[in-house]
Amino acid sequence: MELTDTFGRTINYLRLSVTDRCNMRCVYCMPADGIPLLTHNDILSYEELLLVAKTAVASGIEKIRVTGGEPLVRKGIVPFLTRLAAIPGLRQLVLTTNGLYLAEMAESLRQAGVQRLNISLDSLQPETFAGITRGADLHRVMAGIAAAEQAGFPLKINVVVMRGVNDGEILDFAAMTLDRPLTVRFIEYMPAIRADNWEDLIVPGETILDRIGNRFRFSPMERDASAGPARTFRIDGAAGTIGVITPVSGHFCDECNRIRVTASGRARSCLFSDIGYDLKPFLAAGDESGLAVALHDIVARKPGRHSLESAEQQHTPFAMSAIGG
Ligand SMILES: Nc1nc2c(ncn2[C@@H]2O[C@H](COP(=O)(O)OP(=O)(O)OP(=O)(O)O)[C@@H](O)[C@H]2O)c(=O)[nH]1
Ligand SMILES: C[S@@+](CC[C@H](N)C(=O)[O-])C[C@H]1O[C@@H](n2cnc3c(N)ncnc32)[C@H](O)[C@@H]1O
Ligand code: SF4
Ligand code: SF4
Repeated sequence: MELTDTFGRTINYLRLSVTDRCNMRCVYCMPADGIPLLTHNDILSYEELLLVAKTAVASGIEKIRVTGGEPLVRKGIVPFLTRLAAIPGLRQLVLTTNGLYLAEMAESLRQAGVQRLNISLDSLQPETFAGITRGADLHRVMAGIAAAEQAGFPLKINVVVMRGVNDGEILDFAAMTLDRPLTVRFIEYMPAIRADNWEDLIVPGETILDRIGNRFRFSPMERDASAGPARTFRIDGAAGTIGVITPVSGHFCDECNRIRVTASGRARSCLFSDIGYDLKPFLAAGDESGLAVALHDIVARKPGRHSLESAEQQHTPFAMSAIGG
């Protein structure tokens, strides 16, 4: 079975958020005083999340990315991932994490059947890192990355670039790929919470590439299925690759292949659209066919693209941690 939207895009990727809680408070993701958190009753149980995943796979989803909040803070996540990985027809199980718990958990995630990890890391300087994350310890994340490499995971490092905050480190991040087979992806800051100065914070993908080009020679990689929303390049002779994700300056909506389900059981058609569908009534009734209809409906109502540039059609500000990025 295949899920196709009204713009002819095949939807085969589900971003499944398992919690809205997090052990960091990144400045670009949530307000300083955090967000109102879901109660235990509001959050989908693992059984419910599995039912969503099974129904989605039966409807045409081939790749599930587990996200959050921070997915590794939820108790029982490893046995849940083991069950998720066993869903017949699921081709890829991948996870996005801030890396704080990876030193302890990387090996068991590998055993559970997670195939790839994307790790968020916005600075290589302990003080800047603590500033961006509002207090997290860079050394723990670096130890987590080392453990994930040791466990044999293919890794992508996600760097949200912010002018005047961490854009001075672009070359240091690019240099990480010289002798390590990982991918570093530079992401344009997205105005999810609509901070007052959001436009000033954005460093366009082209500027990022220009700065790297002033120091290194690099060439584009052929696009492959694992590139996701990134354009990827390799610095001459490097072991790894670099990428840019440009949701704001050069949106990739034409190739969008994804839907989202939040930890509270809301299916979302697009990161920047308020169109959603509450899946909880179907989950409470164990109604698989109703759930399948709801997923088809959310695909059918998927907008062609975001309207971040439009002054009239502004999204309701949201914390990325409540959706999963
Ligand atoms: N605007 C927009 N941004 C997205 C979308 N999907 C992911 N992102 C952003 O891209 C960055 C990287 O997201 P990841 O969680 O690593 O997922 P991914 O890029 O799909 O991962 P791959 O499967 O490895 O390509 C984050 O900042 C996300 O918020 C999307 O559909 N639209
Ligand atoms: C919401 S987090 C959830 C997973 C995990 N806690 C983490 O940080 O990797 C998923 C992704 O969204 C990205 N993200 C959050 N807010 C963003 C923003 N305003 N602009 C760009 N990316 C953002 C993060 O950098 C991360 O890569
Ligand atoms: S980006 Fe990830 S690690 Fe940072 S606050 Fe948001 S959910 Fe937490
Ligand atoms: S902004 Fe919406 S349509 Fe565009 S890539 Fe993201 S989820 Fe897809």
